[in-house]
Amino acid sequence: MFIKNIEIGEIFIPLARPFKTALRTVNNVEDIVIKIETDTGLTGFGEAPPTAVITGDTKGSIVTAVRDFITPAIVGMELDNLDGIFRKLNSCIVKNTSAKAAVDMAIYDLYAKQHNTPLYKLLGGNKNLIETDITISVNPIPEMVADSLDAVDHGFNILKIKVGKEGLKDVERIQAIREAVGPEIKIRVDANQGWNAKQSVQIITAMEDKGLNIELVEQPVTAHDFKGMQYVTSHVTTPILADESVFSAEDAINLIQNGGADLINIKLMKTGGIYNALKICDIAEIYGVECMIGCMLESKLSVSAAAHLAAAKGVITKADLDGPSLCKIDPFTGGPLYEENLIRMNETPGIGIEKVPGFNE
Ligand SMILES: C[C@H](N)C(=O)N[C@@H](CCC(=O)O)C(=O)O
Ligand SMILES: [Mg+2]
Repeated sequence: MFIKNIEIGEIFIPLARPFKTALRTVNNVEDIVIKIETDTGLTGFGEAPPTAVITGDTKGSIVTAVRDFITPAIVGMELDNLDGIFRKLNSCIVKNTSAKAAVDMAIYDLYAKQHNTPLYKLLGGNKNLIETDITISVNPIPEMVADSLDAVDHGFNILKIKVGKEGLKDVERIQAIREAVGPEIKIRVDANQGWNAKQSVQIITAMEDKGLNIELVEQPVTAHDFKGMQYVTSHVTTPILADESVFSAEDAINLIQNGGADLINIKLMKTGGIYNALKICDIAEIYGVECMIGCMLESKLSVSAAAHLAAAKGVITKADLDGPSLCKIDPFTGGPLYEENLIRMNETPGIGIEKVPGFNE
């Protein structure tokens, strides 16, 4: 069975509410989707969001990378030569990790379908239920408190609070939310690179002194500031999670060996897909570091690919896979079940998504 062609489409899904971080505000999911077909008619699907402020990828660059570089490199290759396909995918163009991720997940989708197995079982089959957090956008404090209470009402036990735009005021934000939701709810804080190293230590220490019981703080400083990550990690007791600082296996090794983080957030859109994400899982396992699986502003297709990886690997102990919960509608058929805070894997072969809008059957 060989790869016959790659079709490119686009999806548009309005968000239930604007998504706001220290880096950007977004109102809709507007992602590139791809369909890979084999000579036997088997199809695999993938999705790539244009998260320009984090990965550098735009809709135009994703389409160009898939159409002009990846397609000529892998069309005609035998699906059984999985390793050869991924080596070609990763060497035919540098960077462009979101385009690579879309193609990588479609190949894994096909491979698992060919073997009539759900992808998570093929990759390791560690668990079939995942608990995700939900993101609370950065807004005025009363709005964030109301959003947090609403999320808890809807069954979420873990909140990921976006901060990083107003320095020390973030302590008030988290204090107000903690007082409103009570002690049982887990609170994660994501600064999206919004603080500097000294400011981070001041803010996180203030949260510790107030007993706000923060589970972890994600990416306090600029992505390339590995020394800053190391400074923060060594000066606070709250665990520090590296997100934008870790795209590749090399980043993970550098950061871990230099004490630049306690935890690593793996996202398929940063690694270029599951093939490279598995390398980070192995590195983390070797060093005894736990991982979170995260997502960009993505819909159910690519988030489900990430869910399969999370379900497969024991080293992935935390999930930020709330993309589908942030969308107003679910335009897909099939896939894992999203039940508020729980993602339940099922027995459908591949990733499980059976119909993707924009492609004819
Ligand atoms: C959507 C997810 N909860 C999230 O916050 N992901 C990113 C930001 C993604 C984006 O801007 O699209 C993160 O920083 O963890
Ligand atoms: Mg983050």
